[in-house]
Amino acid sequence: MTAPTLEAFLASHVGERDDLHTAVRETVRQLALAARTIHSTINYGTLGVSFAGLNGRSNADGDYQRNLDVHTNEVFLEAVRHAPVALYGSEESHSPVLLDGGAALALAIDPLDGSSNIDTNVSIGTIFSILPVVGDAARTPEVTFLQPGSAQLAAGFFIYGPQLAFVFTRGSGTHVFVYSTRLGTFVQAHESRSIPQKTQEFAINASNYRHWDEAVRLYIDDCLKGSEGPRGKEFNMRWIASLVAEAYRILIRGGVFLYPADARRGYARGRLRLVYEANPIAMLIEQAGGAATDTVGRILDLTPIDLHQRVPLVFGAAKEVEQIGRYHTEPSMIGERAPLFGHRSLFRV
Ligand SMILES: O=P(O)(O)OC[C@H]1O[C@](O)(COP(=O)(O)O)[C@@H](O)[C@@H]1O
Ligand SMILES: [Mg+2]
Ligand SMILES: [Mg+2]
Repeated sequence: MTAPTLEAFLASHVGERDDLHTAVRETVRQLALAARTIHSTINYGTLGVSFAGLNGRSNADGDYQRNLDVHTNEVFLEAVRHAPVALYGSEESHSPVLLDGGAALALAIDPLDGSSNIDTNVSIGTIFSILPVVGDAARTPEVTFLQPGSAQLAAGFFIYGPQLAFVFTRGSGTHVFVYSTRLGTFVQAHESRSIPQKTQEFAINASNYRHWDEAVRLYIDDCLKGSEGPRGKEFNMRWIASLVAEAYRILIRGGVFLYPADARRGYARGRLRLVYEANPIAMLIEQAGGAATDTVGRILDLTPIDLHQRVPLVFGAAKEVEQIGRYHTEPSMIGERAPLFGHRSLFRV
C-alpha cells in the first residue's frame, strides 16, 4: 500500500465531522503551503536574499530578531489569513493579531525555531499550536492563549532540515510526513510514532552546568558516570540548539531533552516559551507515548499567565522524564548518597 499524502491523511483523520475539524484541516493546509515557501527560501542560503542578518530589533522575549525570523512570521501570518483563524499569537509580535474575528480557531506560533542556527546550515523549523477561541476574540484576544496546553486541538512543527518534514497531531497519535519533490506534496513517512519508555541519550546545553540547580547537576553527573555510577549504564549526549531538531530526533530514535531553569539573569523559568514551544511539543511527545514536564509537573496541565512566558522543559522517554522528576522531588536522590556516588563530578572537582 502506498503511503497517504498529507491531503489524504487530513481528509480521513481530520475530516468533516464538524466545523472545528474542517477548520483545523483548512488551517493545516495553509500552514503546509507556507512551510514550503520558507523551505525554498532557506534552500537558497546565501545565494538568495540574505535573511540571516539581525534586523536591529528584539522580539517580545528580548531575543534579537533576525530578518528570517521576521520574514517567516510574515509568510505564516499571510497564510492563515486564508484559513478560519481568528487570532495569531506569535513569538515575533508582542500582542496577538486579530484576523477573522468570527472564526473558531487561534494559532500560537514560533515562526522560526532555532534561529541561532540560520547561518550554519543546521535544521531549523516552525512550531505551532491550534487552540479553540474562547470569549470575544476582538475584545479579549489574550484569554484564548491562556488556556492550558490540554485544550489544544492540534499541534505540530515543520523542520527545514536535510528533508522538509512535518510532524503533526490532532490528538490521536503523532504522525510524520516528508515532503516529496517528485509528488509536490507531503507524504506520510511514519504512521504513528512511539517513543521507547527508557533511554541512554540525553540532550542539554551543558555549558550552563554551573548555573543549574543541584537536582539537574546530580542527574547529569549520574548520567556522565555511566556504568560506574548509580544509573549503571552508559549515556550518550546530543545538543543541536534547535528544539525542532531535538524533538524530531527523540520522536525517531528516543532520548530525553532538558532545558531547565537556571541562575542566569532571565532564566529563572528556563528559556523556552510555554504557549508556542513547550505546549505543542508536549502534545506531540505525549501522543507518541512520551512525557513532558517542567521538571516535576505535566506541561499540558499548566495554565499560562502570558503569551510569551517561559517554562523549564523536560521531555522524551517517559521513564527517564519520571526519573528526572524524582531528582527534584525525592531528597534521597540529592541528600545522603553513597560515597562512591558522591557530589564530585567530571565538571566539579
Ligand atoms: O542557545 P541555547 O541556550 O542552547 O538555546 C537553544 C534553544 O533556544 C531555541 O533556539 C529557542 O527558540 P528560538 O530560536 O525560536 O528563539 C531552541 O530552539 C533551542 O532549544
Ligand atoms: Mg523557538
Ligand atoms: Mg523563534
